Amino acid sequence: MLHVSTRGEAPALGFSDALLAGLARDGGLYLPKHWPTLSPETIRGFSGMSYADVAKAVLAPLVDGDIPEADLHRMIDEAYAGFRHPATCPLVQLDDNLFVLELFHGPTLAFKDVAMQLLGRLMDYVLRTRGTRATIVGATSGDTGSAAVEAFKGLDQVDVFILYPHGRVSDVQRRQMTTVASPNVHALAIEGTFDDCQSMVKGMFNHERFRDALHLSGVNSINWARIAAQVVYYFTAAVALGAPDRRVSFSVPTGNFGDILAGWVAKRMGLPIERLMIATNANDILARTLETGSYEIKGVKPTDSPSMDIQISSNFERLLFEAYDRDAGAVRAAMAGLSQSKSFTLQDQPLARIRAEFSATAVDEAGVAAEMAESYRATGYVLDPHSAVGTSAGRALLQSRPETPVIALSTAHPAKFPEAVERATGLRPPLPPHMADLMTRDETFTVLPHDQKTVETFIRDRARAAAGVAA
Ligand SMILES: Cc1ncc(COP(=O)(O)O)c(C=O)c1O
Ligand SMILES: N[C@@H](CCOP(=O)(O)O)C(=O)O
Repeated sequence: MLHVSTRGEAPALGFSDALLAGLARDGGLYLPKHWPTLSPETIRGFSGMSYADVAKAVLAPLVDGDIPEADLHRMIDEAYAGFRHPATCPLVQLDDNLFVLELFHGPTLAFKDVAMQLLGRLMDYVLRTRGTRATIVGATSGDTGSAAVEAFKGLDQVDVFILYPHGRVSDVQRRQMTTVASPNVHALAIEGTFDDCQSMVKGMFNHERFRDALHLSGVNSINWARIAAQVVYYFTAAVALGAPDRRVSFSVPTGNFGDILAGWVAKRMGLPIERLMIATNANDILARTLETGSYEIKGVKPTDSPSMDIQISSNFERLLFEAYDRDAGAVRAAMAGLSQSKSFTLQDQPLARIRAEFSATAVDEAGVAAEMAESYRATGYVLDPHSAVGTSAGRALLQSRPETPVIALSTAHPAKFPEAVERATGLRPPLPPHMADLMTRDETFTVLPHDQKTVETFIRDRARAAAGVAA
């Protein structure tokens, strides 16, 4: 299976090449050339299967033989063996027809582990097979970075540079990135926002000489393999509630649009999903876009769900590509508008296509706190602020469609955001035992300005030193 760029001007690549490429060379994002489908019988058969076995079945047509089956299966088994819950991603009932899909039982307590534990193994495997090294760059609002550090620490084939917004991630998130004493891991605190970090990472990929010299690779959800791995839990959750013989909807706390895009892919692969709810915090660009048809960047507001304090929602580009019937020219025009005037307007037909499958709700800070408080009061269930955005928007969806079960994705463990949880519920969630000493470990990080050249120079010097090349 080849993968094509949303901007139509980069070479089509197989799975392993797309995995290493990260961003396409034309600045676009890779997607499979065709969507494989799973039959209702196959989906029905997932009932009672382990998470890892469902992952093997869902990922097989996406990887499409590009990695030998036995190796892929081994890596999938290893990736999920380390999760702290026997179901890997368990489903919990919160209310009548409202369910929570817990995605935070991996090593760093956020949903990013589900994809990153596999991605780390896949990248290491492909690099070893080819006998090459890579420099991984990633932008994080807190969770991708910690999951990547955990997945890639100590690997010989890669140096990892994680850019995070200085002072805008939680203490737990920062410490997960800065206390891993591994020489191949570098935490860079950038004086700017997550969007600044993300645009610098994309700038590095678009800087051909830098990209080629360092064998740059990416771990953000611009990397198609990240999305592919996230498709799996939509299947396991929906099947647990009776799919394919019963339709379900999903409410997904959304920032960079990767997680919810994975839900859309599951639907394209044959999972009967009724609605996909884009649940945003006060950074409501996607909710405004669905309402008005105009994608307009405004300033980022810091919230209690900092991982979703995002305006430039990378994976929306993949949805645009599909909504425009894979017209790469239309995507290029929209993205040019975005970089020139910080906005673009969707045409009527693509907008109608998006509205036919997606709903959107923005939950403000008071709404998030009220949702955490009420959920705890009524059921004893402790939500983190990101997950509360999802359940709150899920309740809104249930009001209009009470008969269809809603699965809200719980994307982080409450202990990652103890202050916000304590303010709302009075309860301070403790870190799990494997992280009990996190707050007393020594930290190592470098503060750098929001300046492309300075950051590239830092990364180049460190990566060359690590590879034993004179700087
Ligand atoms: C805890 C948490 N929830 C939700 C999101 C939003 O996910 P996505 O960026 O895939 O939309 C993120 C990161 O973006 C996150 O870290
Ligand atoms: N919330 C994310 C932001 C980056 O998203 P990604 O899914 O594109 O890696 C984070 O925690 O870093």
